[in-house]
Amino acid sequence: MKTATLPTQTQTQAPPELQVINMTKRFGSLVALDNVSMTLRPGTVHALLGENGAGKSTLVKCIMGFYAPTAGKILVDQQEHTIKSPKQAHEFGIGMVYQHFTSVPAMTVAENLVLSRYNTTNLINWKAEYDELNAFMASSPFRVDLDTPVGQLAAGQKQKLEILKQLYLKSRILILDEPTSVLTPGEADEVLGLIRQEVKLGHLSVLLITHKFREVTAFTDEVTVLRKGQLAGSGQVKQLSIADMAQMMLGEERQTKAIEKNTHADSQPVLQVKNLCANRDNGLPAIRQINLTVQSGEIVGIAGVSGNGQRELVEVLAGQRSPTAGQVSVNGEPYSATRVEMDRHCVFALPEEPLRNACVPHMSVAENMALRTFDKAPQSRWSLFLVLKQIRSMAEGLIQAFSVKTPSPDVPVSNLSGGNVQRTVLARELSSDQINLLIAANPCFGLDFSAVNFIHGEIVNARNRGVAVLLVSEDLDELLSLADRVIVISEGEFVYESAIAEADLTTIGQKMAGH
Ligand SMILES: Nc1ncnc2c1ncn2[C@@H]1O[C@H](COP(=O)(O)OP(=O)(O)OP(=O)(O)O)[C@@H](O)[C@H]1O
Repeated sequence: MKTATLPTQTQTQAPPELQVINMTKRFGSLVALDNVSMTLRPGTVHALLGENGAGKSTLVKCIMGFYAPTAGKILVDQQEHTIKSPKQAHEFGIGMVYQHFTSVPAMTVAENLVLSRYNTTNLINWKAEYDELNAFMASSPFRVDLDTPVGQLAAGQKQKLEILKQLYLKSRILILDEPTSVLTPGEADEVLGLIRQEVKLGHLSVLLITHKFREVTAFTDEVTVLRKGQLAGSGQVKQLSIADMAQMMLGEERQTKAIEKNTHADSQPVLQVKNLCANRDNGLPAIRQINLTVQSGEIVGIAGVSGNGQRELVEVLAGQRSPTAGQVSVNGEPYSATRVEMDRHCVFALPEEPLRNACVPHMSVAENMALRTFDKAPQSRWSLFLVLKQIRSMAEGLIQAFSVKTPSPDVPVSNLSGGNVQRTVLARELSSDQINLLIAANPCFGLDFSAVNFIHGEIVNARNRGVAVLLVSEDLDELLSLADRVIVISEGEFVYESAIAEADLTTIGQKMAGH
C-alpha cells in the first residue's frame, strides 16, 4: 500500500483527487449506501446534500475508514486503497471535522493541537513545539490563542480550532460535517469564506455536508445529492438552481407554505420566571437573575451564541438542573419540572442533543416514543401492565406522521441517523394535543430543509392553538421567522428584548457578540 508523503501547507502541489466508486454499505438488511460514486476534484469545494437518513454520514465514514464498505472502491490520485481507520485516512491526507467538538476542554489550544498528532512522542519539547505552532498560526487562515484552555473558547473559536487541527495535521482533503451549525450567521460566512480561500490557493479540497442551500450556492463548486442511499444527481453548482437541488433531494417537487400566525386576544401568562440563577457544571454562574414571561399563544425566542447560559436555562426548566436562586411558575403555580408537574401542566420539552438528553439509546424507536405515555391507557392497563401492541401501533402512527426513516419501530433509536433521532423525539413531544407549554432548544439542529419546514409549521400550529412556546435557538433566521418576541442572552443575562416587528438585526448581532 502506498503511504503518502504529506505535503505541507505551503507546497503548491495540488491536493489529491478522491474518487468513490460504486460504494455500498449495508447494516444487516438495511442498505444505507447503494452503489454510490462521486469524485472530489483537487482544489474544489464539493457539497454533499441529502435528506436526513440519505446516507451522507455513512458515505464519509466509509471514506474515513470508520466503516468497512460492503462493496466499492476508494481511489486516491487514481490509485485504489483500502482505508481501514481514520489514522490511515490521515496518511492519505484526508481529515474530518465533526459536528461536535472533539478537543479536550481542560487542555489549552496548544496542548490539544500537539496531542492530536498521530506521531506525538512521550517526551514533548514544548519550546520547539511552540516555535512550530506560532509559525503555523502565523500562516493559518484564522487564529486561536494557543494558551487558552479550550473550555473557555466561544463556540465559534472552538469550531475554528477543529478546522485548524486538520490544517495542522496537514490534511489536504477536508471533510466537514455541518461545520456551521454551532456558528452565528456572520461566523459561518467568515469560516466558510476563509476555507474557500484556502481551496482557491490550492492548499485544500473540501467535501462539505450541509443542509443549507445558501452555503451550497455561496461557497461550493460541485454538488453530489443522495436520496435513500442512492446517487440522486450531481453537477456544477453554478448550473443548478436551489429548486433543482431540492428536487434531486426529494425526488419530487414539494411545495412548502408558511403557516400564518393568528392573534390571541385573551392570552394569559403561562411560564413565569423570576430572578432565576443557576450554575454551570463547574460551579460558576451560568444564568444570572433572569426574568421572563411567556404568554399563551406566543413564541418567545432566546437568541445567543452557544455557551451563554441557554443550555442551563433549558435544563432548569426541563428539571435536569437545580436553580441556585429564583422562582419558576407555570399557570400561576410553583413549578420545579417534576414528571408529575410536567404532566399536570402539560409541559413538553425538546432538549438539545436528543440522543443524549431525551432518548434511551439502546431502547427501540417505539419504546422511546412511548416514554411519556407508557404508564397511561391505552398503552398501560391499570398503570401496571404495558400493552405492547398499543405501544407499537402508536409508534407506527407517529413514524408515519413525522416521516421517521427507520427500518422498523423495533430497532434501537441509536441506529437512526441524527435527523431521524430528532424526529423521533419531536414526534413524542409534539403529538400530544394537550400541550400548554413547549420548551424547545435548537429543535431543527441537523435537520434537512423539508424537516425544518415541517417542524416550524408544527411550532407555529401549536402557538396558534394557544400553546406558550419558549424557543431557544442559535439560528437567528429561525427565531426571526417564528418568534413573536426575541430576547438576547449573553453571559447568562438577558441583554436585549424586542417585539419581532421592531427587532433590529444589527443590534441583535452586536448583543449576541457581547458588545
Ligand atoms: N451504525 C448503524 N447501524 C444501523 N443502521 C445505521 C447505522 N448508521 C446509519 N444507519 C442507517 O443508515 C441510513 C443512513 O444514515 P446516515 O447517518 O448515513 O444518514 P445522513 O444522510 O447522514 O442523515 P442525517 O442528515 O440525519 O445525519 C439511516 O437509515 C440510518 O438509520
